[in-house]
Amino acid sequence: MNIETIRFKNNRLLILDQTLLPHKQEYRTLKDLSQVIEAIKSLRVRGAPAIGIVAAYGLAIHALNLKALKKLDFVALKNAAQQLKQARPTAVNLKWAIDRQMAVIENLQNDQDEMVSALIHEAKTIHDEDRETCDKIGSYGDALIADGFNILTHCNTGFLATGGIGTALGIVYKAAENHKKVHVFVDETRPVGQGARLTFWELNQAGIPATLITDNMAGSLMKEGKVDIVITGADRIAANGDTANKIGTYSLAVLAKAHNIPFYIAAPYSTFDLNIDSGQQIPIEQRPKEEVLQFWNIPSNDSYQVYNPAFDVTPGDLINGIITEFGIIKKPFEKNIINVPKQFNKGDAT
Ligand SMILES: CSC[C@@H](O)[C@@H](O)C(=O)COP(=O)(O)O
Repeated sequence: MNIETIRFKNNRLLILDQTLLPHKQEYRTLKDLSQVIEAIKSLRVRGAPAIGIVAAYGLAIHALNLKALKKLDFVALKNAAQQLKQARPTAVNLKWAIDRQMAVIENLQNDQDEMVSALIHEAKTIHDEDRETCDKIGSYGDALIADGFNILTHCNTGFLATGGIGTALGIVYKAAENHKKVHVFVDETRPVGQGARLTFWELNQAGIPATLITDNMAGSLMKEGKVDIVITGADRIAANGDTANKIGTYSLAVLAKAHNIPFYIAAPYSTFDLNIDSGQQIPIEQRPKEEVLQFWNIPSNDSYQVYNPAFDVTPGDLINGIITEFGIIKKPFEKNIINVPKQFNKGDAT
């Protein structure tokens, strides 16, 4: 199976519109900066690595458009970069990808052709690297999966959320590829149902046994001994291992701890934010109240109060390990995260 979430061909950027899934598979062309920002904000494209990749291509599309108008220069791109970074505040991959883009054009003296080709090249590199990163995360994570395991996951971390097979879901795909019989409990993931609409769809497409549950069923499944491991993705990981991910992840980690079930995070190193010491400094996106109301067809009203944070923060204490493209980071996270690439390149840290 290979679901193409992001496509860049002949200078055209297309995304699979995830707001329409699983009912319709429709690609949408993103023609300019405002369409790219709208697609990220409205969750047409979502998942930390995927929004980084689309933002990187988005800056390249903006440069192409400015060049056609003979208005391309570094300052104009810096403004666009700022707008892209603000599209969603929590996933640090967005900032990381845009910073990479700005770094490659910094010394190009406003040469328009060179700027455009450098931005296109770097966006493609970020996209290709993510494909490889997902494969590596999948392989390292596969070591944690025994034949016959029941895996519980939250949100969507597969093809739709990345440039490759995914992170937490990538591990499931690798285990299945390695002939392990796995079964996945898929949390619905309210309010917009990335689990029900996206993960359940992906797993069914791939022919991997999956059972959809509502978010409040996880505890009872764990109590009945039906969950062997919980693996989720991440949107930002602080230097101490505190991890922001889709709202509901923290509850799963607490439940897993109470039932003595291993709880793992799977994420690329681009999701780590080493500039922050703890999860308290992670900005949490607040989403519109209509997302919660619409599920019940309740018309929105100015006086209605709705709490709708898109993410929560799971303390590092509750996490058994973080599966990255360099290997599985173990505790103490404060000591191990900062040294990851160095440590793992020497091959002495898993
Ligand atoms: C590999 S994707 C990791 C995370 O981005 C994912 O778990 C998640 O929380 C996505 O939230 P979303 O609001 O759908 O962008």
